[in-house]
Amino acid sequence: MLKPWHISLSRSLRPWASCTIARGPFAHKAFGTKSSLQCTVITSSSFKSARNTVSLRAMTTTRDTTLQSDIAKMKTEPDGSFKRAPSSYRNTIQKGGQFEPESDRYHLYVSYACPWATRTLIVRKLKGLEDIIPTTVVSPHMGTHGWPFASVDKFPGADVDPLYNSDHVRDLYLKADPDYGGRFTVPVLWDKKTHKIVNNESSEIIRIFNTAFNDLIPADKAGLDIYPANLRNEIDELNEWIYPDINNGVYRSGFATTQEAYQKAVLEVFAALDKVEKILTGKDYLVAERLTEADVRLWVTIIRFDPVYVGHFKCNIRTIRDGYPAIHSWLRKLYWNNDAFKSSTDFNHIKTHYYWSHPSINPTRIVPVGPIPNIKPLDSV
Ligand SMILES: N[C@@H](CCC(=O)N[C@@H](CS)C(=O)NCC(=O)O)C(=O)O
Repeated sequence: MLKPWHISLSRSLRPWASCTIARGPFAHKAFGTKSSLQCTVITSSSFKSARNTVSLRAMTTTRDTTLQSDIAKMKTEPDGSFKRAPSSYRNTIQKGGQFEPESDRYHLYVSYACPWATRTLIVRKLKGLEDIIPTTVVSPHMGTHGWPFASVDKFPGADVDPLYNSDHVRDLYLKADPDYGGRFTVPVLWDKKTHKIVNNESSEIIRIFNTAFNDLIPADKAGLDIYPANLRNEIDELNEWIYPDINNGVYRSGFATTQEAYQKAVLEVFAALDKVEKILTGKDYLVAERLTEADVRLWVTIIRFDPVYVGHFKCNIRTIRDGYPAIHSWLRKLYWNNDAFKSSTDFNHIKTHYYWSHPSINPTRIVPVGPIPNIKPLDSV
């Protein structure tokens, strides 16, 4: 008995679906690419007939799959709310472990557009790891095949993949594991020695960067600790609500597909921002009087707020610049006074990515001109 599925190549559909579609000769011909995930899949209990069906369907389903893939990517729950899938690779780097701290063994693939990837860029720079861990930046046009490298999309500031000349980030995931069934996300911390992914979860990558390479960097950089033992409880407590209510809250607002789900999410975003405003009033940092990972984790969302989330994700109850003076001051001080923040920010990548890559929200793909400027100077009110 055949059963229709909406494809997002979830774990439940692999390995046969990913194998057939990623490599099948019919899928090749149908889409003219190495891989194609956007089609309706018919499954049956028999492995063989499922394979054949998938290949044939791949040939005949719609060619303009962008909208479909966009919706499939931003999977919502039956009540219209958005849930983010968990990251797949969660290894660490440590002496005596599978992945040892070594110079030029690891490579960081990022997008300037992505807040999670930007966390890793900021901490890499704060810790002075630029020579130890080189980076590659993808194009912000996250399309049918995910994040492209400059070899297939020459966007200013995007790089080619220096290791494998991959077309897309997904090629890296499939190189590391041909049966990979998860999402093809950035950031990716890649091991050049084993050709494997060490970790693709930004909150863990920044903790790896915070300590793992301390023996290989100058003492002042090694001494910088953004997750100090005596402040961990306080940092963890903040992370616990800032992540769901703000970092991911803006996505829950933007990707909601019902009025109720949107309203719930957007009100939670602003209630949490109100709380942050109180914490930052009269202070330069969230925790104690020093920079911690709590600042880094929140900052990547706030820097995108006025340029993108207010419009694209409908988080428009207030702007940061007009509605939250303490957050606005904290945002600008970190941007203008600390190059780790400024150098990790590219507003062209940020705005182009969001407005271009989610046609279910912005079908025309027009990128708004404002706000002008994207970030105000330090001395403005
Ligand atoms: N939990 C991950 C989330 C990473 C993530 O969702 N990255 C987005 C870009 S902002 C992505 O690459 N999405 C591609 C996709 O889901 O297909 C982290 O914090 O590292």
